[in-house]
Amino acid sequence: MMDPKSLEQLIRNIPDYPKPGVQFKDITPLLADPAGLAMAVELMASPFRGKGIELVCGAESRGFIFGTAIAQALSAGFIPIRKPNKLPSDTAAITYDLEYGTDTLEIHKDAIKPKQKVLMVDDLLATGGTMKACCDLVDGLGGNIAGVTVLIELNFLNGRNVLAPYDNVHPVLQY
Ligand SMILES: O=P(O)(O)OC[C@H]1O[C@H](OP(=O)(O)OP(=O)(O)O)[C@H](O)[C@@H]1O
Ligand SMILES: Nc1ncnc2[nH]cnc12
Repeated sequence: MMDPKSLEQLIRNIPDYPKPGVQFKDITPLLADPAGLAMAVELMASPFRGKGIELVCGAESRGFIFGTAIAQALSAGFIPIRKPNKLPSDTAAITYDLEYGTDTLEIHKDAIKPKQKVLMVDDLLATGGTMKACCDLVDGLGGNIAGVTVLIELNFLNGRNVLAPYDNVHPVLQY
């Protein structure tokens, strides 16, 4: 079994992408590494094994990669949260603030039944804006958010403060 520390070596730092001052955490080397990918999925899923998770929910695009794998690992279903006008049936939408401007995410209204136990997944927690919007969508449908699991948390951006009251947050790696 791989040491969680060695996962860090599979994450490539790209300075000044997509704009000056940003240290972009590129997960593509990790995704390409069979042992690294398996370890990442296992470390993200394991805190929630045996906790009765019924659904895993992740946002387009990188949330889909880990979300479906974690859903399988937990014998749960997967619910996609998508960029606007991609989901074909009735949707609930949320618009949230970005550094400059706003963004919108959508979920199928019938994707979650009230009280269903949901695990929220993404690759990375930065400002927390994306994850907060996803949690609010699931909450709005009556889902019971059991926790949030991410591969990477950028601590200095204080995304957890934005996420409160969804405070059961499990990062594998922190920067
Ligand atoms: O905490 P935040 O400041 O909201 O940032 C984190 C989000 O940013 C990235 O997605 P991005 O919007 O780049 O889309 P992608 O998954 O399609 O690459 C990442 O996958 C998270 O979803
Ligand atoms: N620094 C960063 N690296 C990778 N993905 C991100 N999404 C938001 N901030 C990011």
